[in-house]
Amino acid sequence: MAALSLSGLSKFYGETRAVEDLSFSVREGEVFGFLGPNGAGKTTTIRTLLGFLHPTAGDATVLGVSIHDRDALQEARSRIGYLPSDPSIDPDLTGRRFLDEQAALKGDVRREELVERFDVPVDRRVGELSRGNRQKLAIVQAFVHDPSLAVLDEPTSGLDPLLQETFNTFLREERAAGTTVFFSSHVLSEVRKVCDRVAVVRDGHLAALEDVESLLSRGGKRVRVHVGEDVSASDFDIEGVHDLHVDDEVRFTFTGDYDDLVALLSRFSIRDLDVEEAPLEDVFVRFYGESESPRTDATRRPADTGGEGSV
Ligand SMILES: Nc1ncnc2c1ncn2[C@@H]1O[C@H](COP(=O)(O)OP(=O)(O)OP(=O)(O)O)[C@@H](O)[C@H]1O
Repeated sequence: MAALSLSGLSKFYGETRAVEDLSFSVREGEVFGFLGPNGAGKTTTIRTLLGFLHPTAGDATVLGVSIHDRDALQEARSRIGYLPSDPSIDPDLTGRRFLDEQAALKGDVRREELVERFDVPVDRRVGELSRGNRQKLAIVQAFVHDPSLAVLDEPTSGLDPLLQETFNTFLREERAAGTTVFFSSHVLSEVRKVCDRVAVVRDGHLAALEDVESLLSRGGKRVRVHVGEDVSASDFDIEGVHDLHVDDEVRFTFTGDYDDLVALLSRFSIRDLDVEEAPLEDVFVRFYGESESPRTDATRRPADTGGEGSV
């Protein structure tokens, strides 16, 4: 049985299309990335899957339960951990009190272990916590009842790089323990570290569904190099060089063979060099063309939410 399965799922807010005709499945036990730029429709999809929004068309199953079956979905939520993109926790509660409330709703078999693991200052009021500490508390609540499916909406926002690494290690362990993780992000470099497969959503449509390695190999690297010699564009005319700019420094995206790149660079005296993953937007533009005209959040308004209770 798939942990999640979407079939022609669409959600419109009035005239505004958030997502349209999404179909894909997440296998049990995989860490699945749901990747897309801001406004692509990730949060809407997640909230529709969890029953907080009513789909405009299509169906989906979550742990085998149709999202149209409200009672069964409600029951299934006890096996789901949900981390919202913007967790709103009563600022007057201490972390401990908040977790007590969560425990009453869904249990807390993993509370001690997780509080210690993420080093959450549970005796302080939530309103006094830094963004990172609030996010750690929200992560703990998502896993506290040992769910079989974790649905995480931009889980690493607010975490510093060290904590992101802690979180990534934690996710890998969850996968080894058999938990299914559905993980939204707009950062390819983040998703690549933990996910097996990714669905790429763009302008509300599924643009790609592939394993991470294949997406990355097509994405390429962004190279910025400063050399001692005078150079021109023709010096960098090798296979795999795209979007070349030559001025004080040389910048390009590279999708070719790394040995060729190293051989090319070895001809110059390198003063400075940066090689980083191509940003997601570049990958999109190269493989899927320009985006439709961007929709602004000016169109965002409170709509038919079914109330975002704890899961
Ligand atoms: N309540 C709403 N009413 C009207 N339009 C909305 C509402 N919520 C979202 N939208 C619109 O639906 C589209 C998808 O938004 P959504 O928040 O699902 O995207 P996202 O991929 O999660 O974005 P982000 O990464 O910025 O959170 C956007 O155009 C957004 O403006």
